[in-house]
Amino acid sequence: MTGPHACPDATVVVHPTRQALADAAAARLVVALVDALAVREVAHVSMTGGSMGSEIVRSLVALPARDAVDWGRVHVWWGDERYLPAGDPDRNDTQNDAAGLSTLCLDPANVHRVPGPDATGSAEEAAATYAHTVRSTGTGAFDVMVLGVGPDGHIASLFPHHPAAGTQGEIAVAVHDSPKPPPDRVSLTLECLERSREVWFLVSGADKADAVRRGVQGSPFAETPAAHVRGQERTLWLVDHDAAADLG
Ligand SMILES: O=C1O[C@H](COP(=O)(O)O)[C@@H](O)[C@H](O)[C@H]1O
Repeated sequence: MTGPHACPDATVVVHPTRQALADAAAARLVVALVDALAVREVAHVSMTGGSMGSEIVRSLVALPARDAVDWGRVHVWWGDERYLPAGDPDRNDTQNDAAGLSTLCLDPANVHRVPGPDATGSAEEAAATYAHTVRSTGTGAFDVMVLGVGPDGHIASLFPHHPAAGTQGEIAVAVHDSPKPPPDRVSLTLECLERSREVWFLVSGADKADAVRRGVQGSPFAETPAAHVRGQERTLWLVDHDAAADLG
């Protein structure tokens, strides 16, 4: 976890534009969920916040093929959440809802939100509650873990050189003093992110090109957490042309 680690087992798919990337990722998600539901009673997808989180949801709800998914059997999670009250516009789940997530025919009982300060006394308590939900739902593995990547190489709320990023033996962790606002957050740990059949990094924009290069070609965990997450069956870097600029 500490040394540079190239990513020979990951597949990089480059799309011409951010819109093409979001549309292709949404179509890929529909196929992945249909396939998962063909062999299991329920499917688990973990969504992301940030710029690409809303983009993929917007593309998903605009896609006629979304109706091929039995959404009532899909569990939705988030890889991280900003520790803010329910409905706060800066929360990842609020932004996904605003992008149209709430228009899918999901069972609200299967939409697993990280509690905020309106429901818990601290980010630690929220992390413990969320971890308990992961355990009690019997989530053996997420079918798809969708992750955005920050320009600094962070994934979920696991930031470079931040002590919370290296948490071991836990499912979720409280993050304080986040370098990106808001300062208090809850994140799945690296160990938990890797309990995923497929991990998809969704990255757009020239400001992320160096993070993509480090993530794909290798970089110490402390510098680039994104370089160290693998799916059990597949790891995909789904990027646009600008984000791929430094890959050569
Ligand atoms: O704060 C966050 O940032 C990352 C990346 O966001 P982006 O806007 O740079 O794409 C995101 O993946 C994470 O869920 C979010 O909490």
